[in-house]
Amino acid sequence: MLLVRPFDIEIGQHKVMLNIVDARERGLNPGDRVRVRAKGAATTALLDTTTQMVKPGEIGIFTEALKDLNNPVDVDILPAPRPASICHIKSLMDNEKLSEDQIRTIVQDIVDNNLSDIELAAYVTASYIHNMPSEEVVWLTKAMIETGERIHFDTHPVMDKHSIGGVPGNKVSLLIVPIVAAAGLLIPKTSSRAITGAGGTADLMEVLAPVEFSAAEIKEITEKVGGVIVWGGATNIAPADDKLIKAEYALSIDPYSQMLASIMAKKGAVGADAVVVDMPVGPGTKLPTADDGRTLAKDLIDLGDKLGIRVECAMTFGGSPVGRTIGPALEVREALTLLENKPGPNSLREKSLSLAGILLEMGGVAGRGEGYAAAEEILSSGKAHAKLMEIIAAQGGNPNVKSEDIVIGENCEEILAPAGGYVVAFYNKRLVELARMAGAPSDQKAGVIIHKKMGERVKKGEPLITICSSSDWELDSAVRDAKRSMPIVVEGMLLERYPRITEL
Ligand SMILES: O=P(O)(O)OC[C@H]1O[C@H](OP(=O)(O)O)[C@H](O)[C@@H]1O
Ligand SMILES: Nc1ccnc(=O)[nH]1
Repeated sequence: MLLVRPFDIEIGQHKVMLNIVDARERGLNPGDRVRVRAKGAATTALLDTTTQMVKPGEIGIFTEALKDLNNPVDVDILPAPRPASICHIKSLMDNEKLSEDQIRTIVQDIVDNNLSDIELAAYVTASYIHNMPSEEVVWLTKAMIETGERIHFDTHPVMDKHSIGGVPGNKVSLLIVPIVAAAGLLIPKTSSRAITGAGGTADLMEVLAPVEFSAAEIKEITEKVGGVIVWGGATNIAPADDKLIKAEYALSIDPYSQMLASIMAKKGAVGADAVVVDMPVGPGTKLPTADDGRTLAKDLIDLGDKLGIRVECAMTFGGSPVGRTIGPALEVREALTLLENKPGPNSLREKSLSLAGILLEMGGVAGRGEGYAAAEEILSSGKAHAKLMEIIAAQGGNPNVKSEDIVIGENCEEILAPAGGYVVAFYNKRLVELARMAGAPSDQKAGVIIHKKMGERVKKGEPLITICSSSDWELDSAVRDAKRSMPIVVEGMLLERYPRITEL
Protein backbone atom coordinates (compact mmCIF):
# COMPACT_ATOMS: atom_id res chain seq x y z
CA MET A 1 0.00 0.00 0.00
CA LEU A 2 1.10 3.57 -0.62
CA LEU A 3 0.38 6.41 1.77
CA VAL A 4 -1.67 9.15 0.07
CA ARG A 5 -0.31 12.68 -0.12
CA PRO A 6 -3.28 14.77 -1.30
CA PHE A 7 -2.36 17.47 -3.85
CA ASP A 8 -5.10 20.06 -3.74
CA ILE A 9 -4.41 21.07 -7.35
CA GLU A 10 -6.98 20.84 -10.15
CA ILE A 11 -5.12 19.99 -13.34
CA GLY A 12 -8.06 19.03 -15.53
CA GLN A 13 -7.17 15.34 -15.63
CA HIS A 14 -6.68 12.30 -13.44
CA LYS A 15 -3.04 12.27 -12.32
CA VAL A 16 -0.95 10.63 -9.62
CA MET A 17 2.73 11.04 -8.74
CA LEU A 18 5.18 8.42 -7.48
CA ASN A 19 8.74 8.73 -6.27
CA ILE A 20 11.02 7.59 -9.08
CA VAL A 21 12.38 4.75 -6.91
CA ASP A 22 8.89 3.25 -6.44
CA ALA A 23 8.06 3.77 -10.11
CA ARG A 24 11.21 1.94 -11.25
CA GLU A 25 10.58 -0.91 -8.82
CA ARG A 26 7.15 -1.39 -10.41
CA GLY A 27 8.44 -1.00 -13.95
CA LEU A 28 6.41 2.18 -14.48
CA ASN A 29 7.39 5.23 -16.51
CA PRO A 30 6.03 8.80 -16.61
CA GLY A 31 2.90 8.93 -18.80
CA ASP A 32 1.90 5.32 -18.02
CA ARG A 33 -1.71 4.60 -17.18
CA VAL A 34 -2.27 3.11 -13.72
CA ARG A 35 -5.28 1.70 -11.93
CA VAL A 36 -5.51 3.18 -8.43
CA ARG A 37 -7.52 1.21 -5.89
CA ALA A 38 -8.75 2.47 -2.54
CA LYS A 39 -11.22 0.94 -0.10
CA GLY A 40 -14.53 0.78 -2.03
CA ALA A 41 -13.38 2.94 -4.97
CA ALA A 42 -11.03 2.81 -7.92
CA THR A 43 -9.99 5.06 -10.77
CA THR A 44 -7.54 5.18 -13.64
CA ALA A 45 -4.92 7.92 -13.75
CA LEU A 46 -1.80 8.93 -15.60
CA LEU A 47 1.51 8.73 -13.80
CA ASP A 48 4.13 11.40 -13.17
CA THR A 49 7.37 10.68 -11.30
CA THR A 50 9.42 12.84 -8.96
CA THR A 51 12.57 12.67 -6.87
CA GLN A 52 11.46 15.33 -4.36
CA MET A 53 7.73 15.96 -4.17
CA VAL A 54 6.70 12.57 -2.79
CA LYS A 55 8.85 10.19 -0.76
CA PRO A 56 9.25 6.47 -1.45
CA GLY A 57 6.19 4.69 -0.02
CA GLU A 58 3.94 7.68 -0.77
CA ILE A 59 1.71 8.59 -3.72
CA GLY A 60 0.71 12.14 -4.64
CA ILE A 61 -2.88 12.28 -5.87
CA PHE A 62 -4.33 15.35 -7.59
CA THR A 63 -7.83 16.75 -6.94
CA GLU A 64 -9.73 15.05 -9.79
CA ALA A 65 -8.54 11.53 -8.88
CA LEU A 66 -8.87 12.25 -5.13
CA LYS A 67 -12.57 13.01 -5.64
CA ASP A 68 -13.17 9.71 -7.46
CA LEU A 69 -11.40 7.79 -4.70
CA ASN A 70 -13.28 9.58 -1.87
CA ASN A 71 -10.09 11.03 -0.31
CA PRO A 72 -8.45 7.77 0.80
CA VAL A 73 -5.62 7.38 3.36
CA ASP A 74 -3.83 4.68 1.40
CA VAL A 75 -4.16 3.03 -2.01
CA ASP A 76 -2.49 0.39 -4.14
CA ILE A 77 -1.68 0.74 -7.83
CA LEU A 78 -1.37 -1.60 -10.78
CA PRO A 79 -0.34 -0.90 -14.35
CA ALA A 80 -3.57 -0.41 -16.33
CA PRO A 81 -3.98 -2.16 -19.69
CA ARG A 82 -4.28 -0.08 -22.84
CA PRO A 83 -8.02 0.65 -23.17
CA ALA A 84 -9.80 -1.37 -25.87
CA SER A 85 -11.50 1.77 -27.15
CA ILE A 86 -8.26 3.15 -28.63
CA CYS A 87 -8.61 0.55 -31.36
CA HIS A 88 -12.26 1.57 -31.96
CA ILE A 89 -11.31 5.25 -32.11
CA LYS A 90 -8.84 4.32 -34.84
CA SER A 91 -11.73 2.60 -36.71
CA LEU A 92 -13.75 5.81 -36.43
CA MET A 93 -10.79 7.75 -37.90
CA ASP A 94 -10.78 5.31 -40.83
CA ASN A 95 -14.53 5.86 -41.29
CA GLU A 96 -15.26 2.20 -40.53
CA LYS A 97 -18.53 1.03 -38.99
CA LEU A 98 -18.63 0.51 -35.23
CA SER A 99 -20.70 -2.11 -33.41
CA GLU A 100 -22.99 -1.37 -30.47
CA ASP A 101 -20.47 -3.07 -28.16
CA GLN A 102 -17.56 -1.03 -29.48
CA ILE A 103 -19.46 2.23 -28.97
CA ARG A 104 -20.44 1.18 -25.48
CA THR A 105 -16.77 0.40 -24.71
CA ILE A 106 -15.70 3.87 -25.84
CA VAL A 107 -18.37 5.54 -23.68
CA GLN A 108 -17.54 3.36 -20.66
CA ASP A 109 -13.83 4.16 -21.03
CA ILE A 110 -14.66 7.87 -21.18
CA VAL A 111 -16.81 7.61 -18.03
CA ASP A 112 -14.12 5.62 -16.20
CA ASN A 113 -11.44 8.20 -17.15
CA ASN A 114 -9.52 5.47 -18.94
CA LEU A 115 -8.70 7.76 -21.86
CA SER A 116 -5.97 10.40 -21.77
CA ASP A 117 -6.65 13.91 -23.07
CA ILE A 118 -4.86 13.00 -26.30
CA GLU A 119 -7.07 9.95 -26.84
CA LEU A 120 -10.22 11.92 -26.05
CA ALA A 121 -9.17 14.67 -28.46
CA ALA A 122 -8.60 11.99 -31.11
CA TYR A 123 -12.14 10.65 -30.57
CA VAL A 124 -13.68 14.11 -30.74
CA THR A 125 -11.64 15.02 -33.84
CA ALA A 126 -12.52 11.74 -35.60
CA SER A 127 -16.22 12.38 -34.81
CA TYR A 128 -15.85 15.88 -36.27
CA ILE A 129 -14.42 14.52 -39.52
CA HIS A 130 -16.77 11.53 -39.95
CA ASN A 131 -20.46 11.63 -39.01
CA MET A 132 -21.71 8.36 -37.56
CA PRO A 133 -24.60 6.54 -39.29
CA SER A 134 -27.91 7.05 -37.47
CA GLU A 135 -28.01 3.60 -35.82
CA GLU A 136 -24.59 4.29 -34.29
CA VAL A 137 -25.85 7.64 -32.96
CA VAL A 138 -28.75 5.76 -31.28
CA TRP A 139 -26.27 3.32 -29.65
CA LEU A 140 -24.04 6.22 -28.61
CA THR A 141 -26.95 8.10 -27.03
CA LYS A 142 -28.22 4.99 -25.23
CA ALA A 143 -24.72 4.20 -23.94
CA MET A 144 -24.38 7.78 -22.67
CA ILE A 145 -27.72 7.46 -20.83
CA GLU A 146 -27.09 3.98 -19.44
CA THR A 147 -23.61 4.74 -18.06
CA GLY A 148 -25.16 7.30 -15.68
CA GLU A 149 -28.11 7.84 -13.37
CA ARG A 150 -31.67 8.32 -14.61
CA ILE A 151 -34.54 10.29 -13.14
CA HIS A 152 -38.07 8.89 -13.11
CA PHE A 153 -40.85 11.36 -12.35
CA ASP A 154 -44.25 10.24 -11.08
CA THR A 155 -46.01 13.22 -12.70
CA HIS A 156 -46.19 13.61 -16.48
CA PRO A 157 -45.65 15.13 -18.95
CA VAL A 158 -42.05 16.06 -18.26
CA MET A 159 -41.06 18.86 -20.64
CA ASP A 160 -37.58 19.92 -21.70
CA LYS A 161 -35.83 22.39 -23.95
CA HIS A 162 -32.40 22.36 -25.50
CA SER A 163 -30.49 24.46 -27.98
CA ILE A 164 -27.82 23.13 -30.28
CA GLY A 165 -26.01 26.42 -29.48
CA GLY A 166 -23.86 28.26 -31.99
CA VAL A 167 -25.52 31.68 -31.78
CA PRO A 168 -24.02 34.18 -29.33
CA GLY A 169 -26.12 35.60 -26.50
CA ASN A 170 -28.62 32.73 -26.50
CA LYS A 171 -29.90 33.31 -22.95
CA VAL A 172 -33.47 32.19 -23.75
CA SER A 173 -33.52 29.24 -21.30
CA LEU A 174 -33.55 31.74 -18.42
CA LEU A 175 -36.98 32.89 -19.66
CA ILE A 176 -38.35 29.63 -21.10
CA VAL A 177 -37.86 27.43 -18.03
CA PRO A 178 -39.76 29.72 -15.62
CA ILE A 179 -42.54 30.34 -18.17
CA VAL A 180 -43.09 26.60 -18.64
CA ALA A 181 -42.86 25.86 -14.90
CA ALA A 182 -45.24 28.74 -14.12
CA ALA A 183 -47.74 27.10 -16.49
CA GLY A 184 -47.76 24.08 -14.17
CA LEU A 185 -45.53 21.78 -16.23
CA LEU A 186 -42.36 20.05 -15.02
CA ILE A 187 -39.11 21.12 -16.71
CA PRO A 188 -35.88 19.66 -15.24
CA LYS A 189 -33.47 21.58 -17.49
CA THR A 190 -29.90 20.34 -17.61
CA SER A 191 -27.46 22.43 -19.62
CA SER A 192 -23.87 22.24 -20.59
CA ARG A 193 -21.36 25.01 -20.14
CA ALA A 194 -20.15 26.91 -23.21
CA ILE A 195 -18.99 24.66 -26.04
CA THR A 196 -18.33 26.97 -28.99
CA GLY A 197 -19.73 30.09 -27.29
CA ALA A 198 -18.75 32.44 -24.47
CA GLY A 199 -21.45 31.39 -21.99
CA GLY A 200 -23.61 28.27 -21.89
CA THR A 201 -26.85 28.24 -19.90
CA ALA A 202 -25.05 26.52 -16.99
CA ASP A 203 -22.47 29.37 -16.93
CA LEU A 204 -25.30 31.93 -16.94
CA MET A 205 -27.40 30.33 -14.21
CA GLU A 206 -24.29 30.08 -12.03
CA VAL A 207 -24.31 33.89 -11.81
CA LEU A 208 -27.65 33.55 -9.97
CA ALA A 209 -27.38 30.29 -8.00
CA PRO A 210 -25.38 27.08 -7.57
CA VAL A 211 -25.84 24.73 -10.55
CA GLU A 212 -24.24 21.54 -9.24
CA PHE A 213 -26.83 19.02 -8.03
CA SER A 214 -27.24 15.25 -7.88
CA ALA A 215 -29.95 13.47 -9.86
CA ALA A 216 -31.98 13.01 -6.64
CA GLU A 217 -31.76 16.75 -5.86
CA ILE A 218 -32.82 17.69 -9.41
CA LYS A 219 -35.90 15.49 -8.99
CA GLU A 220 -36.72 16.93 -5.58
CA ILE A 221 -36.37 20.59 -6.64
CA THR A 222 -38.32 20.05 -9.87
CA GLU A 223 -41.16 18.39 -7.98
CA LYS A 224 -41.17 21.27 -5.49
CA VAL A 225 -41.02 24.32 -7.77
CA GLY A 226 -41.67 22.90 -11.24
CA GLY A 227 -38.22 23.39 -12.75
CA VAL A 228 -34.47 23.65 -12.36
CA ILE A 229 -31.63 25.07 -14.44
CA VAL A 230 -28.57 22.98 -13.61
CA TRP A 231 -25.23 21.97 -15.04
CA GLY A 232 -25.42 18.49 -16.59
CA GLY A 233 -21.69 18.01 -15.98
CA ALA A 234 -22.05 18.16 -12.21
CA THR A 235 -24.44 15.26 -12.04
CA ASN A 236 -24.00 11.63 -12.81
CA ILE A 237 -26.52 12.20 -15.62
CA ALA A 238 -24.93 11.18 -18.93
CA PRO A 239 -21.49 11.55 -17.30
CA ALA A 240 -19.56 11.00 -20.55
CA ASP A 241 -21.02 14.23 -21.91
CA ASP A 242 -19.09 16.78 -19.91
CA LYS A 243 -15.79 14.94 -20.38
CA LEU A 244 -16.33 15.15 -24.14
CA ILE A 245 -17.43 18.78 -23.96
CA LYS A 246 -14.13 19.71 -22.25
CA ALA A 247 -12.24 18.43 -25.30
CA GLU A 248 -14.73 20.06 -27.70
CA TYR A 249 -14.52 23.40 -25.89
CA ALA A 250 -10.72 23.44 -26.23
CA LEU A 251 -11.07 22.95 -29.98
CA SER A 252 -14.23 25.13 -30.34
CA ILE A 253 -15.97 22.33 -32.24
CA ASP A 254 -19.23 20.45 -31.79
CA PRO A 255 -19.13 17.27 -33.91
CA TYR A 256 -22.53 16.51 -35.48
CA SER A 257 -23.12 12.95 -34.18
CA GLN A 258 -21.75 13.86 -30.78
CA MET A 259 -24.02 16.92 -30.63
CA LEU A 260 -27.12 14.77 -31.30
CA ALA A 261 -26.10 12.30 -28.60
CA SER A 262 -25.03 14.98 -26.11
CA ILE A 263 -28.39 16.74 -26.29
CA MET A 264 -30.66 13.71 -26.40
CA ALA A 265 -28.77 11.71 -23.75
CA LYS A 266 -29.34 14.51 -21.24
CA LYS A 267 -33.04 14.69 -22.18
CA GLY A 268 -33.44 10.90 -22.02
CA ALA A 269 -31.69 10.62 -18.66
CA VAL A 270 -33.99 13.14 -16.94
CA GLY A 271 -37.03 11.24 -18.23
CA ALA A 272 -38.30 13.95 -20.61
CA ASP A 273 -41.50 13.07 -22.50
CA ALA A 274 -41.48 16.07 -24.87
CA VAL A 275 -38.63 18.32 -25.97
CA VAL A 276 -38.28 21.39 -28.13
CA VAL A 277 -34.89 21.84 -29.76
CA ASP A 278 -33.78 25.31 -30.77
CA MET A 279 -31.70 25.21 -33.97
CA PRO A 280 -30.14 28.61 -34.78
CA VAL A 281 -29.45 28.81 -38.53
CA GLY A 282 -27.28 31.29 -40.38
CA PRO A 283 -23.74 32.04 -41.52
CA GLY A 284 -21.17 31.37 -38.79
CA THR A 285 -23.52 29.12 -36.78
CA LYS A 286 -23.51 25.33 -36.53
CA LEU A 287 -26.15 25.25 -39.31
CA PRO A 288 -25.09 27.53 -42.17
CA THR A 289 -28.20 26.89 -44.32
CA ALA A 290 -31.89 26.07 -43.84
CA ASP A 291 -31.28 22.73 -45.60
CA ASP A 292 -28.73 21.82 -42.91
CA GLY A 293 -31.44 22.73 -40.38
CA ARG A 294 -34.02 20.45 -42.01
CA THR A 295 -31.58 17.51 -42.02
CA LEU A 296 -30.79 18.03 -38.34
CA ALA A 297 -34.48 18.37 -37.42
CA LYS A 298 -35.21 15.04 -39.10
CA ASP A 299 -32.26 13.36 -37.33
CA LEU A 300 -33.29 14.77 -33.93
CA ILE A 301 -36.95 13.75 -34.35
CA ASP A 302 -35.92 10.22 -35.48
CA LEU A 303 -33.53 9.87 -32.57
CA GLY A 304 -36.28 11.07 -30.19
CA ASP A 305 -38.65 8.42 -31.61
CA LYS A 306 -36.07 5.68 -30.94
CA LEU A 307 -35.73 6.89 -27.34
CA GLY A 308 -39.48 7.36 -26.77
CA ILE A 309 -39.22 11.18 -26.61
CA ARG A 310 -41.53 13.47 -28.60
CA VAL A 311 -39.21 16.01 -30.23
CA GLU A 312 -40.16 19.20 -32.04
CA CYS A 313 -37.50 21.38 -33.61
CA ALA A 314 -37.58 25.11 -34.16
CA MET A 315 -35.31 26.66 -36.75
CA THR A 316 -34.43 30.09 -35.37
CA PHE A 317 -32.60 33.11 -36.78
CA GLY A 318 -28.89 32.79 -35.96
CA GLY A 319 -27.58 35.54 -38.23
CA SER A 320 -26.90 37.85 -35.32
CA PRO A 321 -26.75 37.46 -31.52
CA VAL A 322 -29.91 37.01 -29.45
CA GLY A 323 -30.34 40.29 -27.60
CA ARG A 324 -27.40 42.65 -27.25
CA THR A 325 -25.10 40.97 -24.74
CA ILE A 326 -22.59 38.09 -24.75
CA GLY A 327 -20.97 36.67 -21.58
CA PRO A 328 -22.51 35.29 -18.36
CA ALA A 329 -23.26 38.33 -16.15
CA LEU A 330 -24.19 40.61 -19.06
CA GLU A 331 -26.59 38.00 -20.43
CA VAL A 332 -28.18 37.37 -17.05
CA ARG A 333 -28.73 41.09 -16.57
CA GLU A 334 -30.46 41.32 -19.95
CA ALA A 335 -32.68 38.27 -19.28
CA LEU A 336 -33.68 39.60 -15.84
CA THR A 337 -34.54 42.99 -17.36
CA LEU A 338 -37.12 41.33 -19.61
CA LEU A 339 -38.48 39.15 -16.82
CA GLU A 340 -38.92 42.32 -14.73
CA ASN A 341 -40.97 43.66 -17.65
CA LYS A 342 -38.59 46.52 -18.34
CA PRO A 343 -37.78 47.44 -21.94
CA GLY A 344 -35.41 44.95 -23.55
CA PRO A 345 -34.42 43.50 -26.89
CA ASN A 346 -37.22 42.19 -29.04
CA SER A 347 -35.13 39.33 -30.48
CA LEU A 348 -34.75 37.84 -27.00
CA ARG A 349 -38.39 38.33 -26.05
CA GLU A 350 -39.77 36.94 -29.30
CA LYS A 351 -37.47 33.92 -29.41
CA SER A 352 -38.13 33.00 -25.77
CA LEU A 353 -41.91 33.33 -26.17
CA SER A 354 -41.94 31.31 -29.43
CA LEU A 355 -40.03 28.38 -27.92
CA ALA A 356 -41.91 28.50 -24.60
CA GLY A 357 -45.17 28.66 -26.60
CA ILE A 358 -44.29 25.45 -28.46
CA LEU A 359 -43.67 23.70 -25.13
CA LEU A 360 -46.98 24.94 -23.68
CA GLU A 361 -48.75 23.49 -26.73
CA MET A 362 -46.79 20.21 -26.59
CA GLY A 363 -47.55 19.93 -22.87
CA GLY A 364 -51.27 20.40 -23.50
CA VAL A 365 -51.71 23.60 -21.46
CA ALA A 366 -52.28 25.79 -24.54
CA GLY A 367 -54.26 25.01 -27.69
CA ARG A 368 -52.59 24.66 -31.08
CA GLY A 369 -51.44 28.11 -32.19
CA GLU A 370 -52.17 29.63 -28.76
CA GLY A 371 -48.85 28.89 -27.04
CA TYR A 372 -47.18 32.21 -27.86
CA ALA A 373 -50.00 34.28 -26.37
CA ALA A 374 -50.14 32.02 -23.29
CA ALA A 375 -46.38 32.41 -22.78
CA GLU A 376 -46.68 36.18 -23.24
CA GLU A 377 -49.35 36.38 -20.55
CA ILE A 378 -47.16 34.44 -18.11
CA LEU A 379 -44.24 36.78 -18.83
CA SER A 380 -46.10 40.07 -18.69
CA SER A 381 -48.12 39.16 -15.58
CA GLY A 382 -44.83 38.71 -13.66
CA LYS A 383 -45.53 35.00 -13.05
CA ALA A 384 -42.40 33.98 -14.98
CA HIS A 385 -40.28 36.36 -12.89
CA ALA A 386 -41.75 35.05 -9.65
CA LYS A 387 -41.11 31.47 -10.82
CA LEU A 388 -37.47 32.15 -11.68
CA MET A 389 -37.00 33.65 -8.21
CA GLU A 390 -38.51 30.46 -6.71
CA ILE A 391 -36.12 28.33 -8.77
CA ILE A 392 -33.17 30.51 -7.72
CA ALA A 393 -34.18 30.14 -4.05
CA ALA A 394 -34.63 26.36 -4.39
CA GLN A 395 -31.13 26.10 -5.90
CA GLY A 396 -29.65 28.16 -3.05
CA GLY A 397 -29.33 31.59 -4.69
CA ASN A 398 -30.68 35.02 -3.71
CA PRO A 399 -34.39 35.22 -4.65
CA ASN A 400 -34.42 39.02 -4.26
CA VAL A 401 -31.84 39.62 -6.97
CA LYS A 402 -32.62 42.44 -9.42
CA SER A 403 -31.21 43.09 -12.87
CA GLU A 404 -29.34 46.16 -11.61
CA ASP A 405 -27.59 44.08 -8.90
CA ILE A 406 -25.70 42.01 -11.47
CA VAL A 407 -22.08 43.15 -11.45
CA ILE A 408 -20.22 43.57 -14.75
CA GLY A 409 -16.42 43.61 -15.17
CA GLU A 410 -15.03 46.95 -14.01
CA ASN A 411 -12.71 47.33 -17.02
CA CYS A 412 -14.74 48.26 -20.08
CA GLU A 413 -13.78 49.86 -23.38
CA GLU A 414 -15.84 50.94 -26.37
CA ILE A 415 -14.90 50.14 -29.95
CA LEU A 416 -15.94 53.10 -32.07
CA ALA A 417 -17.13 53.25 -35.68
CA PRO A 418 -14.24 54.45 -37.84
CA ALA A 419 -16.70 55.92 -40.37
CA GLY A 420 -20.37 56.73 -40.64
CA GLY A 421 -22.80 54.58 -42.62
CA TYR A 422 -24.65 51.31 -42.11
CA VAL A 423 -23.64 47.97 -40.57
CA VAL A 424 -23.02 45.86 -43.67
CA ALA A 425 -21.27 42.86 -42.12
CA PHE A 426 -21.56 41.31 -38.71
CA TYR A 427 -19.31 38.44 -37.60
CA ASN A 428 -20.84 36.34 -34.81
CA LYS A 429 -17.73 34.23 -34.39
CA ARG A 430 -15.45 37.26 -33.94
CA LEU A 431 -17.75 38.59 -31.20
CA VAL A 432 -17.55 35.25 -29.39
CA GLU A 433 -13.75 35.22 -29.75
CA LEU A 434 -13.57 38.72 -28.26
CA ALA A 435 -15.80 37.74 -25.32
CA ARG A 436 -13.62 34.68 -24.70
CA MET A 437 -10.44 36.80 -24.95
CA ALA A 438 -11.91 39.17 -22.37
CA GLY A 439 -12.22 36.14 -20.06
CA ALA A 440 -15.76 34.77 -20.56
CA PRO A 441 -17.14 32.38 -19.50
CA SER A 442 -14.78 31.56 -16.60
CA ASP A 443 -14.68 35.29 -15.77
CA GLN A 444 -18.44 35.66 -15.30
CA LYS A 445 -18.19 39.45 -15.52
CA ALA A 446 -16.48 39.48 -18.91
CA GLY A 447 -18.21 39.85 -22.25
CA VAL A 448 -19.37 42.08 -25.05
CA ILE A 449 -22.25 44.56 -25.30
CA ILE A 450 -23.49 45.08 -28.85
CA HIS A 451 -24.65 48.60 -29.70
CA LYS A 452 -25.26 48.19 -33.44
CA LYS A 453 -26.69 45.22 -35.31
CA MET A 454 -26.89 44.37 -39.02
CA GLY A 455 -28.43 47.14 -41.13
CA GLU A 456 -28.45 49.76 -38.35
CA ARG A 457 -27.32 53.31 -39.11
CA VAL A 458 -24.08 54.46 -37.41
CA LYS A 459 -22.45 57.87 -37.08
CA LYS A 460 -18.66 58.15 -37.20
CA GLY A 461 -17.25 57.75 -33.66
CA GLU A 462 -20.38 56.10 -32.24
CA PRO A 463 -19.73 52.92 -30.19
CA LEU A 464 -20.25 49.64 -32.06
CA ILE A 465 -19.51 47.35 -29.10
CA THR A 466 -18.26 47.62 -25.53
CA ILE A 467 -15.88 44.94 -24.25
CA CYS A 468 -15.81 44.29 -20.48
CA SER A 469 -13.49 42.23 -18.31
CA SER A 470 -12.38 41.79 -14.71
CA SER A 471 -8.76 41.92 -15.84
CA ASP A 472 -7.14 44.91 -17.54
CA TRP A 473 -4.65 42.83 -19.54
CA GLU A 474 -7.36 40.56 -20.93
CA LEU A 475 -9.39 43.64 -21.84
CA ASP A 476 -6.35 45.17 -23.58
CA SER A 477 -5.72 42.10 -25.67
CA ALA A 478 -9.41 41.82 -26.67
CA VAL A 479 -9.55 45.53 -27.58
CA ARG A 480 -6.36 45.30 -29.66
CA ASP A 481 -7.75 42.27 -31.43
CA ALA A 482 -11.11 43.96 -32.09
CA LYS A 483 -9.38 46.97 -33.65
CA ARG A 484 -7.15 44.76 -35.80
CA SER A 485 -10.09 42.83 -37.23
CA MET A 486 -13.43 44.51 -36.62
CA PRO A 487 -16.36 42.20 -35.77
CA ILE A 488 -18.83 44.73 -37.18
CA VAL A 489 -18.21 46.44 -40.51
CA VAL A 490 -19.69 49.85 -41.31
CA GLU A 491 -19.85 51.31 -44.77
CA GLY A 492 -21.61 54.23 -46.30
CA MET A 493 -24.40 53.51 -48.77
CA LEU A 494 -22.10 54.74 -51.52
CA LEU A 495 -19.67 51.82 -51.84
CA GLU A 496 -17.58 52.93 -54.82
CA ARG A 497 -17.63 55.83 -57.26
CA TYR A 498 -16.70 55.46 -60.93
CA PRO A 499 -16.06 58.93 -62.36
CA ARG A 500 -16.16 59.59 -66.14
CA ILE A 501 -12.63 59.12 -67.49
CA THR A 502 -12.78 62.43 -69.34
CA GLU A 503 -13.36 64.20 -66.04
CA LEU A 504 -10.39 62.64 -64.19
O1 LIG B 1 -21.47 27.22 -26.58
P1 LIG B 1 -22.43 26.85 -27.68
O2 LIG B 1 -21.85 25.81 -28.61
O3 LIG B 1 -22.96 28.04 -28.41
O4 LIG B 1 -23.74 26.20 -27.02
C1 LIG B 1 -23.82 25.49 -25.86
C2 LIG B 1 -25.09 25.81 -25.16
O5 LIG B 1 -26.20 25.30 -25.91
C3 LIG B 1 -27.07 24.59 -25.08
O6 LIG B 1 -27.98 25.54 -24.61
P2 LIG B 1 -29.25 25.38 -23.64
O7 LIG B 1 -28.81 24.62 -22.44
O8 LIG B 1 -30.35 24.68 -24.36
O9 LIG B 1 -29.68 26.75 -23.27
C4 LIG B 1 -26.10 24.00 -24.08
O10 LIG B 1 -26.67 23.47 -22.93
C5 LIG B 1 -25.17 25.14 -23.81
O11 LIG B 1 -25.68 26.00 -22.82
N1 LIG C 1 -23.19 19.32 -28.15
C1 LIG C 1 -24.10 20.05 -27.48
C2 LIG C 1 -24.64 21.19 -28.05
C3 LIG C 1 -25.51 21.92 -27.30
N2 LIG C 1 -25.82 21.51 -26.07
C4 LIG C 1 -25.30 20.41 -25.54
O1 LIG C 1 -25.60 20.05 -24.39
N3 LIG C 1 -24.44 19.68 -26.25
